[in-house]
Amino acid sequence: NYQISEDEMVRKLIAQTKESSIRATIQQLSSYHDRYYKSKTGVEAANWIKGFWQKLVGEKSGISVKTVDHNGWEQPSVVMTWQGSETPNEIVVIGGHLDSINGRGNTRLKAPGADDNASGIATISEVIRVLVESNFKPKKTIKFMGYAAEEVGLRGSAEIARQHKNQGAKVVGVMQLDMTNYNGSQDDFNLVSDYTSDKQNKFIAELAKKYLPQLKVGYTRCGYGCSDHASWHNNGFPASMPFEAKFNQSNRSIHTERDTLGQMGGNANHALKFSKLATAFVVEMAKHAD
Ligand SMILES: N[C@H](Cc1ccc(I)cc1)C(=O)NO
Ligand SMILES: [Zn+2]
Ligand SMILES: [Zn+2]
Repeated sequence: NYQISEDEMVRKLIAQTKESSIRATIQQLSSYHDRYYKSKTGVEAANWIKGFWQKLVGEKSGISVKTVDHNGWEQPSVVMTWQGSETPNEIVVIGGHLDSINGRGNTRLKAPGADDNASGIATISEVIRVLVESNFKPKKTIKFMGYAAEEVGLRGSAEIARQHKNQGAKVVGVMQLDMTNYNGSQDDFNLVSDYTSDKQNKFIAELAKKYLPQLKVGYTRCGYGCSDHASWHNNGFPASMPFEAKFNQSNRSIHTERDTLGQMGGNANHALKFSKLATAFVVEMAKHAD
């Protein structure tokens, strides 16, 4: 059952999130020719994320950052594991995909993927930064994930979610962040209602109401497994995806060379809201051990 109990810690951490650091990460990740799952730069980008998360973690104990290799293509996924202090077998997952694509995989053209999905990785990275720079100590284990090969059939997250199912892992909740920076609709957060958990969506809406009362929550549908949350949902785990806009008002530049930060106003103001919501989610799901 979903309890809200970490008021003080959540408010402190939400206040620490910064638009400038999210923007810097989007700039960095969208500077590669592409992050295609089969290209050299696609592997380079994944390794850059690993190094970046490692740098954020520093010497903090109980945290590991690893690449996860996949069968059949080079680009690894990246997983940061923060051991819980009380119930380490219970796992909270927050993830997004790190690959990009132009069209159906045309590597002659650039695939900067600033919104799809550098924005999601930058949002997750900002959650990591504020958490590790504070005295936060999770009771449950938290796994931050950058999935490979989402654009070619959710392949990285399918492997990882299936592994967790086969190992009987107790994943208590998953938040997916894919496209957080194109402000296309009236509502700030658009919770995807299919291939997700209604109960967890309700909890996330409650978190937004309590901690971000000036922001608006709405719902939208994909009609198919439109991002990595579907991999977790299909393996029986509660998943949610707060999305940038309504389906028909989302960023139309994705999967083209025009998916750049400039196309989104040159700032990360919209993604900043998602970093606050994601921080509240992770802290309220994993709880803080005083
Ligand atoms: N299809 C998804 C983008 C996408 C996701 C959700 C919604 I609603 C609309 C569009 C994609 O390309 N993910 O990488
Ligand atoms: Zn995406
Ligand atoms: Zn995409």
